[in-house]
Amino acid sequence: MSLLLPTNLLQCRSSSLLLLSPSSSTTAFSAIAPCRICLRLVTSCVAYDQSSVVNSSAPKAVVVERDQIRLGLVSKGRMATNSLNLLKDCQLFVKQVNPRQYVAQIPQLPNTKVCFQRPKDIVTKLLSGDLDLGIVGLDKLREYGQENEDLIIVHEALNFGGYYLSIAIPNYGIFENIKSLKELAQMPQWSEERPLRVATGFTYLGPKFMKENGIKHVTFSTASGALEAAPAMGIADVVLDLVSSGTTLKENNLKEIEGGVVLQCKAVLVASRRALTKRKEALNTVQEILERLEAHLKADSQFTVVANFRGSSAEEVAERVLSQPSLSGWQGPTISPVYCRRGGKISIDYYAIVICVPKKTLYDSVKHLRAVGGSGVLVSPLTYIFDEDTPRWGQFLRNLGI
Ligand SMILES: Nc1ncnc2c1ncn2[C@@H]1O[C@H](COP(=O)(O)OP(=O)(O)OP(=O)(O)O)[C@@H](O)[C@H]1O
Ligand SMILES: O=P(O)(O)OC[C@H]1O[C@H](OP(=O)(O)OP(=O)(O)O)[C@H](O)[C@@H]1O
Ligand SMILES: [Mg+2]
Repeated sequence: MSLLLPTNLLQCRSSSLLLLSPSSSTTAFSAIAPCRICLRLVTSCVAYDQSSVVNSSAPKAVVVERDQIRLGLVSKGRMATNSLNLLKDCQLFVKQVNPRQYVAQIPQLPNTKVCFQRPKDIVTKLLSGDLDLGIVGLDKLREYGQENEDLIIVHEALNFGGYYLSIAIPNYGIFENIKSLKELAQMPQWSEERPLRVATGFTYLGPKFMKENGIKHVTFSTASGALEAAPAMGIADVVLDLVSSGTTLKENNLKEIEGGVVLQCKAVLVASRRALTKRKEALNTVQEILERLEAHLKADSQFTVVANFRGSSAEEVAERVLSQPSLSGWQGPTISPVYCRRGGKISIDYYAIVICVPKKTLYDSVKHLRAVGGSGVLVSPLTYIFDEDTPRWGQFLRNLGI
C-alpha cells in the first residue's frame, strides 16, 4: 500500500488534533512522518480521502486544527509580484528569501503563515481547509470555486488585475462581418453535427456562459496556454480567454464581440467561511489585513496638497477655498496660521491649507487653488487613510452572519 498522506496533515497529539471527515471513498492508511510543529516522528492511522488526491479540483472538507492562519499567495508571475508589492505597501513584509521558498512568514502578523501556490490550488486548498485566506484573480475564484458558499470575498477590488474574460473570434473568413454574440449564435454553420468549437482554459465558466446565452451547438477544447493560436491552427473556431491590453488578440487576428464579456476581473482577497467561523484568531487577522488594505488603497488614489494663502483670518481663507468644490478635501480643509517675524513682532499674514485631492484631478485642483489665491503648492503622496471604520469589515461580518 503506498503512502499517500501529505506530511503537513500529520501532527502529534501534543501539537494539535487531526480531524478528518468521513466519506464513502475514505481509506485507512498507516503513516509515519515528522509532526510539522515539533518535528517529532508521529505514527498514526488516519482516514484519507482519496478523491481529493486524484481530483485536486474537488477536494472534500478536511478540517485540521492548527494554530497558524494560512494565507495563500500566487507563487509566480505577475499575480505573485503584484500581491507581494501590495502587501509591502501595507507594511506587511513577506519574508521570502528566494522565489523557490514556498512557505514564508510575515513578521507583522506573527500568527500568519504565507503559502505560495498556483492560483487554482489556492482556490481548491481554501475549499479543502488547507488554506484560510488567499489572494487570487476573480477568474480563478469563479472557475474553481464555482458557486461554493464557503468562499467569501473580503476585498473585491485590489489594485491590480483589471482584465476580463471574453470571447474572441477571428476577424477573417466566415467571421469577418460578425460583431456580436447574437450574430455568432445565429450563424447557420453551427449544428449538432458541426458545433461551434471554443478553445478555453475556463471549462466551468465557458459552458455556463454559453448555456446562459442560449448557444446550444457548442463544444470546448482546452490547452495549458497560448489558446489564441487555436483558430489559426484549425483546432477551434473561437477562443474564450483573458484579455488585458488586447495585444494577444490583435497579434493573432482575433477580435472581441458585443456581449462577449463573461467576467470583469480584479485580484480579490478571499477567505474560507469555515476557517473564519472555526478559528477565532482568523477573524482578527482578516480584520487587520483588510484595514491595512482599505487604508492603503484609499490613500493610493489621493495626494496630500499643502498651499499658502494670504488672508485676514482662517475663516476668510476657508470661505475662498470652499468656494471651489474640488478643494473641499476629505473632510474639509485643515487651515493653520503661518507665523512670521516682521519688524521684531510676530504676525500672521498667511494661512496654510492641507487637503487631499484625487490623483486624477491634481492639475485641476492646482488651478483652482491658484484661482482663489493659493501659492507655494506642495504635493506629496499619501500612504494610508484610516477612516472611522472600515465599511468592508461590517459588510464582511454581515456576509458571515455575525
Ligand atoms: N493579461 C493579464 N493581465 C493581468 N492578469 C492576468 C492576465 N492574464 C492572467 N492574469 C491573472 O493571472 C492569473 C494567473 O495567470 P497564469 O496564466 O499564470 O495562470 P495559470 O496558467 O493557471 O498558472 P500556472 O501556469 O502557474 O498553473 C490569471 O488567472 C489571472 O488572474
Ligand atoms: O490582452 P493581453 O495583454 O495580450 O493579455 C492577455 C493574455 O495574457 C494571458 O496569457 P499569459 O501571458 O498568461 O500566457 P498563457 O496564456 O500562455 O498562460 C491570457 O491568457 C491572454 O492570452
Ligand atoms: Mg494567454
